Amino acid sequence: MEGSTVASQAVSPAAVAARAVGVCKTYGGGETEVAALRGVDLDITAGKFTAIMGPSGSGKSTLMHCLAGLDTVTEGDVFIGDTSITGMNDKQLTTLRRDRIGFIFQQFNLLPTLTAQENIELPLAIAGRKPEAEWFEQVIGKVGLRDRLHHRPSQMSGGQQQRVACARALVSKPEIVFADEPTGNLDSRAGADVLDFLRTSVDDLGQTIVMVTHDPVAATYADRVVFFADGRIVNELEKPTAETILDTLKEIDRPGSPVSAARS
Ligand SMILES: Nc1ncnc2c1ncn2[C@@H]1O[C@H](COP(=O)(O)OP(=O)(O)OP(=O)(O)O)[C@@H](O)[C@H]1O
Repeated sequence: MEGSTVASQAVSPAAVAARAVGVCKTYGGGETEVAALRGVDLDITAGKFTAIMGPSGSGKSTLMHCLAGLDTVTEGDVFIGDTSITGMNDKQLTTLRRDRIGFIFQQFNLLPTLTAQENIELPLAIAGRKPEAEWFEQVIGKVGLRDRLHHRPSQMSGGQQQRVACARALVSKPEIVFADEPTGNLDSRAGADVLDFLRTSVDDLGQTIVMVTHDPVAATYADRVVFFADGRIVNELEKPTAETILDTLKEIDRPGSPVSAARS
């Protein structure tokens, strides 16, 4: 019954690592109220690299913070895997973030007095755990840091520091990694090294990455780009190229386009 196996594989839905269902997020109240997200439905496929793009203030970081349990939603539901995190209290969210999610920020956020290896192991050490030796070796090998493990951040370039931060995010084998402008502070070459590593972590290590970026070149490393404008998803691309990304961004900015009409 080989044929039916193939057929059932073809129709089985891909696993969802994170999901937003009808998510609205409002900051403030009264005259200062800001609707940062206005009804966002999004599935993040497991084992894929998803980029989130859009103009400044369109809600990219707010969505990422809501998906990652760093902020709460005003309306709707957020899931990590099959777990609804919407009603979780602070303690539950802290445990969820520690055990199931990896974070990479624009600022590398390394502790200056610790070596690269100590920085990488710190989140696990705080949780009273040790890295799995084989996984640690794989991550260190892929990120190209083997000869830097005993250096402190001040002895490393910005690109190397960000790669330490990437290894720190991955060392706990998280279900999903959220990266907020991970190449925003790097020159293009160091940025490419970080993006190569993120791509490799998906292709070779089976990780799931969600990355917010303003950089169309960075977004070409993703399998899929989701575009935001004014708190809504207005477009998306599979297998993006720099050209299709730039065209889509231009369309979002074009006055009178269907997309910009949807924004008003
Ligand atoms: N803590 C907050 N309090 C009040 N308003 C906020 C807060 N965080 C975000 N906002 C507002 O929500 C909207 C969406 O912001 P968000 O940071 O998600 O956008 P973004 O697309 O990530 O922008 P950028 O690309 O500039 O980082 C903006 O109007 C912003 O001013």
